[in-house]
Parts: sequence; structure tokens; C-alpha cells
Amino acid sequence: MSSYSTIVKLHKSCILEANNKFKICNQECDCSDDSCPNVCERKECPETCSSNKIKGCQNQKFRGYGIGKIKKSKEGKAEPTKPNVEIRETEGKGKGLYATKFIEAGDFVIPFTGDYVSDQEKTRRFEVYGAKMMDTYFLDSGNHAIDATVSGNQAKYVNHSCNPNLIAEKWKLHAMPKNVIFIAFIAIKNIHEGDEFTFNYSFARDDSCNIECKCGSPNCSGLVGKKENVWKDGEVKKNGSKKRKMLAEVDVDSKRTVKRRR
Ligand SMILES: C[S@@+](CC[C@H](N)C(=O)[O-])C[C@H]1O[C@@H](n2cnc3c(N)ncnc32)[C@H](O)[C@@H]1O
Repeated sequence: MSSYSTIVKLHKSCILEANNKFKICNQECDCSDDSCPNVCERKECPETCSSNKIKGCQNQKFRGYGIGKIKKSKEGKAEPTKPNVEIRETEGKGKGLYATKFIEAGDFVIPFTGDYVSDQEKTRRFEVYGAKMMDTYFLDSGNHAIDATVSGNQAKYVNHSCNPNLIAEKWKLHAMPKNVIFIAFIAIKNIHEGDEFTFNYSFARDDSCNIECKCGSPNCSGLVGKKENVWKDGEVKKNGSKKRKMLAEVDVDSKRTVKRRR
């Protein structure tokens, strides 16, 4: 059964270097990086944002995918931005999501869409899907779960890797309730055409984690979504090694620095 329920990482609070002041959104910036206050807070700009008269506001990616406001085609159907992704079979991991063109580190790749459900509703749905022997796809945002099982987009096929090329970020959308969190997959490395997209499931510990990990990374923890144990000096603990005292279970992803470019 394919199922996951992942705690998504919060973006780091915006740290500006001493001499790097915020620009004024709608006047000075093109809303493409953390110097824009909205981007920095991971908040999509309103549709009326007229930053950068030539390029247009670069911080409306969810809207571009038809989320927040659906663009209508001539036939009146939703017409989301064509994603730079395709679903293919992997070796040993079921389906996976692959890049169809080069994507630069820091770029927005795809939103994770689905039904927003409470914990109670999530439990109920698990039972319903289980009874029907369906694969389930839940992503936990902290506030609520996003159930992509039936209504989700291609993002639900992103597999786990202990050395991923994506992170899942929490975003707020303009004119949407403040407590509704939207999720975007953001590249943390340059990703080439044909590469598989992956992120670290970082499961909250429960039985669903007992899946042998086939990510093939040198730092693989052995189980899908299992957090790595890291020694105080930063070296990753190898299976079976108990020589030194552990500092703590740390999340290796949280140490990554992500170049922001949207
Ligand atoms: C959210 S689904 C991802 C899409 C899935 N491959 C599919 O075909 O539907 C998560 C499931 O994919 C598989 N999977 C994901 N990453 C894996 C990995 N690194 N090693 C082995 N299986 C993996 C596991 O079966 C897991 O329960």
C-alpha cells in the first residue's frame, strides 16, 4: 500500500543580512526572492500586485496552477499551468515523479493539492480507503491533512529519498483563510531533465515507517522517512555503530541552505 502522512517542514523565518533591507512590494521588487516581504513570509502576492511592469509579479505560482483563483479556458474549464513533471514507473518504488526540463535550485516545482481534512476526517477516510484496498496519499501540514488520494495532482507521486532534491514548504495564499496552509514543493538542488523528484518524508514515528528505503543514497537510513541519527560532530551514524554518545535525532534537511529564487 502506498501511503504517507508527513510533517512538512516550516520554512525558516526570514533572515536578512544587516545591509539587505526589504524592498517595497508592488513598487521596488519583482517578487522573485526573499527581498520581497511576501516571498520572505511565504505568502503569495495578491492578483493586483503590479511589481515589475515588464516581467510581472513572480510570486503568484499557486494562482498559476489554478489554486486560489481558477483561470478559465475558452471552454470555461480550469486551465492550470502545465507542470514541468511527468509520472513514470520507478525501480522498486512504484510510480514516481520526474522532471521534464531543467529546474534550478530554489525554484517552485509543483503544489501539493487535495482535500483539506481534519484529523478526525483523516482517520475516517483511512478506514474507508483501507476497506477498498486503495493506496492512500495524505500530507500532514500540522494544521490539517491534505488528502490527495482521489483529488490530488501529480505531486502525490513524489517518492521519499534520504538525500532529496525537494522540500515541502508551507505557504499562505492571498484572500484565503489564514489557517489554511498550502504546500509547495521547492527545488533544493539543480534538477536535470529526467531526474526523479524526491523529498524526505521525515515521518512522525509510527508503524507506517517500516518500509525498506530504496532511495539508493549513500546516507540512506534504511527505512522510508526514518530520520537519521547524527553524531555531535555532524557525522551520520552508521547502522549498528554505538561507540559514541548521540547528540540527538536531528533532521539533516533542516541544515540545508536553500537558495531562494522564484
Ligand atoms: C506517497 S506514495 C509515493 C508514490 C508511490 N510510489 C506510488 O506509486 O503511488 C509513498 C509510497 O511509495 C513508496 N516509496 C516511496 N519512496 C520510497 C523509497 N525511497 N523506497 C521504497 N519505497 C518508496 C512506498 O510504497 C510508499 O508507501
